[in-house]
Amino acid sequence: MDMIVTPTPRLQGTIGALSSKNYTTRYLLVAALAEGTSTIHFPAHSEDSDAMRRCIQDLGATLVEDDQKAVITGFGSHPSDVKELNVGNAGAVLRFLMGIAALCPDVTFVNTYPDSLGKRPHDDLITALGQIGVEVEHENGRLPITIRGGQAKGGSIKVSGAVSSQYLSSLLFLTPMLKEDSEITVIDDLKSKVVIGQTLEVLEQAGIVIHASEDYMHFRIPGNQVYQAKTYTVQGDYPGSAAILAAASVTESDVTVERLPVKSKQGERAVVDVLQMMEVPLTHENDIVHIRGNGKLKAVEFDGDAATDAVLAMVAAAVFAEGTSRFYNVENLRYKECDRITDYLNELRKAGARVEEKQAEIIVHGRPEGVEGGVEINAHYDHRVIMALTIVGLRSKAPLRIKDAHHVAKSYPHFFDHMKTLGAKLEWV
Ligand SMILES: O=C(O)C1=C[C@@H](OP(=O)(O)O)[C@@H](O)[C@H](O)C1
Ligand SMILES: C=C(OP(=O)(O)O)C(=O)O
Repeated sequence: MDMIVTPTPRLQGTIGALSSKNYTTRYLLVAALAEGTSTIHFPAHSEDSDAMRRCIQDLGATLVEDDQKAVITGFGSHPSDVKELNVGNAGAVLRFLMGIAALCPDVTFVNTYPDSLGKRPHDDLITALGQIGVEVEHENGRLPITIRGGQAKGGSIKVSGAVSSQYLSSLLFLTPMLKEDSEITVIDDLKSKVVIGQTLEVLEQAGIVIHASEDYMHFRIPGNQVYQAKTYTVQGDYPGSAAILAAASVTESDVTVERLPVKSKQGERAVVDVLQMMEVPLTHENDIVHIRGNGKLKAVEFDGDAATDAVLAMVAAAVFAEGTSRFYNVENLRYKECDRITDYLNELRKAGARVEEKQAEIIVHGRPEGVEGGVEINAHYDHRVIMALTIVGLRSKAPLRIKDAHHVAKSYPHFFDHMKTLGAKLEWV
């Protein structure tokens, strides 16, 4: 389905932030790995979190859910002998479960999104798993992937973090359950380093001990550990909310987003600071962000790796800023649902934005006067491209038609409902 975004000069209202995708996938996983029954309050509901729900059940967890909570009885370190898992288009879910599949005799991850997740690389994780005796069959590092585990004992692992932090997270979830102690050294670089903080926070909550160096490049993991059944509460999601906050910043607005903790390990929390640097009038108190936008923004320079999933929304805001903005250290955006540099900038250019790319950088020459719009946007199966182009459509001169905008449901199925609540003129066709 396509979405027509009609220029909307004013947004007003209050919404509750969606629940965090990254915390939900992690809590579902550690609950499944526990022996006993865990409760997760306010888990996210989206295609990605549903993919984790589906797969942990296939692996033997039981899940009972109502409006407010998910109650999960785990399979501990003994997953069912499942033959096939379908993670949909969820990169983190795939990578985390590739690690856990090392406990299964023979499981194949199928390729249901050949033009999105099907193109993303997993070589660095495959290499790392090989070092602890896990046999992996794959198509040039891509899906479909078959993992023949059962033999993994732990030991010394070197993993590259140059493409994604998810490979390291995957090993951090797996290694505590192995018979022997493990040592993980991150080689090359570690992108999205802040996300590792969320992994370690959740592991600690689940009773797992990991000795991490301060720079997260070296880890000692005692083996034979048991995940404990616990009660968790999921906080609001900054990456998804970044799109709402950016939309409020490019319009005349009076918008409040609740449930965004002032203190959070989510790197995308930085969107609040970046919008403040752009001189957007906002306050952030008691976990509530309140924007009284006047449509005026100043250009900004930002190390995007600190807030990887909010960069596209910030770039969309910068499209209307006075001056030239620069988002650097963002090469790994190229390895997400689409190439979030080349593909995204092509769509922005179609809409009339003035943007340039380097291998690891997005440069935006702001157009405070607005952009032309009046074109069809290819969503490239990417929820964050869809949200970002919606922001741009609000301040285009003519409507934008975003093709296949239903893919927004990967992380934020209620995004368009929330935008309509705030007054955005949107129509599904
Ligand atoms: O660990 C996670 O849950 C995630 C890590 C990040 O990926 P990279 O480490 O590949 O940047 C992020 O973009 C993704 O949405 C979720
Ligand atoms: C990149 C993302 O997710 P994943 O890597 O889990 O597919 C995202 O949510 O923007």
